[in-house]
Amino acid sequence: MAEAYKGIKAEKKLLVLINPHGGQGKAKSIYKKYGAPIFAAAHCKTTVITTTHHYHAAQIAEELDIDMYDAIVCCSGDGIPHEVINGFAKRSDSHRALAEVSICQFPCGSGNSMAMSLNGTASPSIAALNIVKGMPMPIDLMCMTQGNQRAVSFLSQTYGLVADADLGTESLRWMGGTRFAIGALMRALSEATYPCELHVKYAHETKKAVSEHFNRSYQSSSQQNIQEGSQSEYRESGSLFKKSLQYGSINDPVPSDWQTLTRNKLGFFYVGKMPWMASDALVFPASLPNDGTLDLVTWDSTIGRLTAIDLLLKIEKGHHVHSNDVQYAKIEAYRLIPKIQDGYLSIDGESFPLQPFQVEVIRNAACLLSSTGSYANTNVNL
Ligand SMILES: Nc1ncnc2c1ncn2[C@@H]1O[C@H](COP(=O)(O)OP(=O)(O)OP(=O)(O)O)[C@@H](O)[C@H]1O
Repeated sequence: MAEAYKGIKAEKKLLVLINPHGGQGKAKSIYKKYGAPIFAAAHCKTTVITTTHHYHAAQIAEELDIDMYDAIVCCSGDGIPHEVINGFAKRSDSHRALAEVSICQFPCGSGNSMAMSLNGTASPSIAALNIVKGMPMPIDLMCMTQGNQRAVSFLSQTYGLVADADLGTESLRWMGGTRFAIGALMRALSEATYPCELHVKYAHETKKAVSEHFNRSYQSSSQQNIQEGSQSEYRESGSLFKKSLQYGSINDPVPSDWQTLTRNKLGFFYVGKMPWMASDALVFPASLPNDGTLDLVTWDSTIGRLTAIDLLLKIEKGHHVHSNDVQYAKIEAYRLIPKIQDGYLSIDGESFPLQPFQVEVIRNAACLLSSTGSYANTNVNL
């Protein structure tokens, strides 16, 4: 036993949250079949709660006795991890909650980005094994300000084609995953344009610089993450929701060392902090868990409808990044001011008002469970 769990916490105490609507209503049975037996065999102590309403998971996280658990297992898509992180972020001891209770996904939703990015597969059994045998791996979070509101994002922000294809097709939910493909295809065919003003604090501006950074950091950061575990850098006391931000909020002037880009012909805008945005969408192949940067992928609608469709098809394997029409950078913060009235803004797949917003990275602010200390190898050379 001691040999099998060298350096790893055995018999973890798990709070299991099941979204009964996740995975088209199958989350409960997926957990019973593939999750519960593995956790029982590993002598994990589980407390199971079925969520009863939107934002229930956030309320649970906000009120949780964090000393009772090593990890929260979200049997869901990406919506429940988003809620748990925001629930933790609101607490007055949010730094401790986020550093000491790992957030895990047992994939049961339509978007299973966290499990996919950690394990390279959306298999529930592999995710359960990784939870049993995983060590805390620090990850960066993103803090978003909009008006006087604040939200924490662990996965992505998107405006334009992807947000419209996802949130603008809710009425087609009966179609399952096909609705997103149809939504994206329709927008690419119509050469939909999403003008905006973008202010960016670059970390690595060109694909060459992104590639060099990734190749330098992937192996070394994995080893470091395994060694240091949950010794996260973000150790400030007080609530992450009240933390003073390095670059201020959307209501402050744009910092003078940021670059301003007027993107009147923007077609695609995606910022992410994990490589996979869905099991068939490797949008950010150079994403790293805690390098203090966000990955930014954009292209203009002027590339034409056929090129846009070709790029959308290539996203499955991450090969869109090879196109000269695609910009891929690593950034520390940005501000986006939309120049359209109607449309969608998606934060971790959740709908937010389409209004100006600003995002900055918060380094090493939360923990996932990983057995390798990094995300799955994406096998894409930029
Ligand atoms: N009992 C419930 N009733 C209604 N909504 C719920 C309930 N429990 C959770 N939710 C909401 O369901 C949403 C979807 O969560 P989930 O994490 O499963 O993401 P998803 O990938 O969008 O999943 P899917 O598309 O398969 O439903 C979240 O916004 C969450 O607040």
